[in-house]
Amino acid sequence: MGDCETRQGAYQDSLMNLESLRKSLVRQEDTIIFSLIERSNYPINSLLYDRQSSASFFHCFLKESEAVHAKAGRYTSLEENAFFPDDLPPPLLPPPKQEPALHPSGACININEKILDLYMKTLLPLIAAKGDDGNYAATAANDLACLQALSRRIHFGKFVAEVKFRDAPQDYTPAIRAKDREALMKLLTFESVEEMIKKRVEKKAMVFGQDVQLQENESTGKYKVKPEVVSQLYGEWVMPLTKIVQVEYLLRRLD
Ligand SMILES: C=C(O[C@@H]1C=C(C(=O)O)C=C[C@H]1O)C(=O)O
Repeated sequence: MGDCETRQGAYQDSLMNLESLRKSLVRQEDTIIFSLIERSNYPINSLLYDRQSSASFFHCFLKESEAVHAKAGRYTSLEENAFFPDDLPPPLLPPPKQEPALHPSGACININEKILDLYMKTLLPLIAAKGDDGNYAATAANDLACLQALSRRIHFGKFVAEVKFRDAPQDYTPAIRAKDREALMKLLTFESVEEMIKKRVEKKAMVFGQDVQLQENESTGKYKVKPEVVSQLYGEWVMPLTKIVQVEYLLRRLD
């Protein structure tokens, strides 16, 4: 059994219902949007990501940050997934005593490599201006915050899938046994929920990303991160990846 299969669940069973998980996803939207706004304060600063010898400075920053977080026990929680999960130091503090809320083989799913690649190649150029202002430390810290928030949200699909399975095992079991990804995707998709989320994150990006004026009706109409980019991010990337995590989790649910 791999390390990740023995991890504890930070999620209590009483919170394992679709309504409470969706509430958590709504709160995570705030964290994601604020982290994108913070990152957009800086230009791309590509020197951070240039490969020096084998790894970029940002690669080292991420890896070493995760080592510190691992010592504090971050990755003993099923809600957290490291970008560099191999060779992490053990936690120095005892893990929370809770029943694992996920099926052990699904708990190991980790699509952070894909998330990191999309963040670097697709998202950064959409939210950060071209150029270099030399603020590498702040830029790297903000990248870390964005990546952790996105990774947490996307891997939260494991909990959503678990609850959907528990609510209707009779619907999911045949598709799982047939390894029918398409059927699983159809079962777990709620298009109306997705449409609502896209509209809500766009609105949140408008509210969070405006300069607040003391006088009413003084809105400059300028936003720190383009609201349509946040909606696009959710529609084309965050929600599809969350659903991929859900499908992968369900495929292992009866192992
Ligand atoms: C997460 C869920 O499953 C699917 C994925 C969604 C998402 O990533 O936000 C939203 C609706 C569903 O199509 C859910 O049902 O809440």
